[in-house]
Amino acid sequence: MTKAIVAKNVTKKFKLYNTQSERLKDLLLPKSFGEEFYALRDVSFEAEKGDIIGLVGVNGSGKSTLSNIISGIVPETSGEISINGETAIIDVSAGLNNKLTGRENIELKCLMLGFNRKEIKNMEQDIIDFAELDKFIDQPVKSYSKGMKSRLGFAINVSIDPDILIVDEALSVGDKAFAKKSLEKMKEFKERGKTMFFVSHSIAQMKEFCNKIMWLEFGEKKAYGEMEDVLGDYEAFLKEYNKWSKKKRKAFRQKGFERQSKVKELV
Ligand SMILES: Nc1ncnc2c1ncn2[C@@H]1O[C@H](COP(=O)(O)OP(=O)(O)OP(=O)(O)O)[C@@H](O)[C@H]1O
Repeated sequence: MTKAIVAKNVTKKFKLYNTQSERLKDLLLPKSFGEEFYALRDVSFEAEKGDIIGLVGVNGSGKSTLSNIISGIVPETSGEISINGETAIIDVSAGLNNKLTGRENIELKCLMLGFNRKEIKNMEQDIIDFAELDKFIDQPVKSYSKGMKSRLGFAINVSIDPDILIVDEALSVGDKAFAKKSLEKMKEFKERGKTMFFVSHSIAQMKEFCNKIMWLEFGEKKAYGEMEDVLGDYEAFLKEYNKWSKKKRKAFRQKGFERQSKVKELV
């Protein structure tokens, strides 16, 4: 089996500041200010080429942070991740320049990936048609709705035909017809043996697509394995979690926050 990704102890720390002045002092003074916070901690896993991996976990568990590290948008603080191939992330908020028009964004992204002008011209109309943006393509992206941004992001990223595709919640903001079309495109990627990471709160979509699931909790890998096994456990957890009182859920989040704020090694 060919490894698409090997991740060893991938960790991402952020600093949390109580005030703006604390943030400034941390930037300007030699003494350290603020509190360290682990968005991801010691996450290790291997993905084979052709794996479709669903990332699950309640809000704030680290799914987007891991996606962004795999795609190279943010660097890991420590640990190692080796990626075999080109990655593209489809995220509603990441990767598009708001000041540029849709068309300029297409050109910029393709140029950055090494396509020449002629190749870009050939891809451009397909991207515009897939995104269904018509005349809006020459308007600045800042005037687009969330759904329009997501459609453009999706269309660009699938057109560049990456080896590893990361779809982060992109399907949840578009309309039903676009989500259907996008799912078809993802199926085509799957059939062609591409590796995919899929972040979605839809268990049904996870079941349809993924062969493996990674369950993250408070930035740590709670489980990783065959879809049926891990998703079954996660569904059982969610069923309980959704029954909890507000107070119990708050206590759960607080416990997680304390764990993620611990700088010393966990015992
Ligand atoms: N730039 C940042 N600075 C500080 N903390 C951050 C930053 N980005 C993410 N975090 C924190 O890291 C944790 C993980 O966030 P992340 O967005 O990866 O979670 P998620 O599982 O994708 O959540 P959701 O399901 O809500 O999208 C959260 O507690 C979040 O507040």
